[in-house]
Amino acid sequence: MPFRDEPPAAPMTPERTSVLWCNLGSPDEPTARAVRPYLADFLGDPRVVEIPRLLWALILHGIILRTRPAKSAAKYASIWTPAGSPLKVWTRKQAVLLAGWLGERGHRLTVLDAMRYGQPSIASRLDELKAEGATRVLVLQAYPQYSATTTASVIDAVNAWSARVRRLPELRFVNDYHDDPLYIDALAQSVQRHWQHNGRGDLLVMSFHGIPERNIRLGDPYQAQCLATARLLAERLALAPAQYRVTFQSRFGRAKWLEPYTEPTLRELGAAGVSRVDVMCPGFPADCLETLEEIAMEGREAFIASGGKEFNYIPCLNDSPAWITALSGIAERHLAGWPTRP
Ligand SMILES: C=CC1=C(C)c2cc3[nH]c(cc4nc(cc5[nH]c(cc1n2)c(C)c5CCC(=O)O)C(CCC(=O)O)=C4C)c(C)c3C=C
Ligand SMILES: [Fe+2]
Ligand SMILES: [Fe+2]
Repeated sequence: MPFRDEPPAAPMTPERTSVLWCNLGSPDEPTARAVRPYLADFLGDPRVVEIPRLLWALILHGIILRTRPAKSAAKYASIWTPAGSPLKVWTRKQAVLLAGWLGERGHRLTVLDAMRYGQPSIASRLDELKAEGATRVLVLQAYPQYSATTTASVIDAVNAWSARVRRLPELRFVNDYHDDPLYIDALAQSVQRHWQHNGRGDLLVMSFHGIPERNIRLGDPYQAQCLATARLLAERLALAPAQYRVTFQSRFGRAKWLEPYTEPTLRELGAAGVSRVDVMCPGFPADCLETLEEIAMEGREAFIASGGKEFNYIPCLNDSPAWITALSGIAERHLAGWPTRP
């Protein structure tokens, strides 16, 4: 494929640094018609489902994309806001706040949100940055824990864009920040604020998105990073091991995923006489379908139906000042040492 033509550059273009704040993405609308191409793109990504391609294409197009879009669309409809998908709304707001925060700290740079699946795509946002003269791009992701299924897939998308571009900006990637004290502190503050306003449950459940267990055996560090985040947060909140649980949600298909699974754990806790649980999703910096529908709605139902009395969902970090401070600290650290031209 030929590289795209570009106007000749002045030899000494001034440096312009940008941050690309990437998240997973959502369909354009909560309808089966819009969810289908979104799921086709997402589940067709070889980073996400590691099954021989031909076999997977048959299953995906022959079975999954015939039934799942309507079911997913109904779930999306239950959390959709007048401004659109919560994930996209929060991610955009985080980008705007991050730009403002970094601006106050003397960094003049553009921050754009970008989605791995759906719009605004990573390629379209990189085109925008390039059009405005970006010479350096820091790629930061809304995945505190590294997984090949998410983090590496974003890097693939940036590399696919790079493969078409003649004059590339310098690129930097942040692989994870699962143990960053600023991130842990932002999580701890959000739990403490919740406890101040709502009182404290018998148990804190920390639910992370799952991945197939096989991926861990093949070298994905995701599980270890989730457990490290949970341990650091528990330490910061002075929780004894019996006062919290780490679980994994959103299992897809029949293969074994990381355990313990969130929903069965909530059922067991309710049935075992635990009266009140507080549930948070530390691996999701922005509320989305997986937190608002699967945890705050379905998880609540499961806990109460099995005998639990009170279910408290602790919202994701979203636009909390501690999180935006953390994010700008993480960005600043990775921007540091990018020398300006003498
Ligand atoms: C094989 C399938 C999937 C893997 C592996 C997977 C990993 C993974 N996902 C997230 C974060 C999010 N996932 C979201 C939605 C979602 N995830 C899957 C499947 C896998 N995820 C599907 C099919 C969907 C779409 C909804 C559905 O049909 O069930 C979301 C929310 C998107 C939104 O619009 O709100 C997020 C965020 C992580 C962090 C992760 C691995 C670590
Ligand atoms: Fe997912
Ligand atoms: Fe889900």
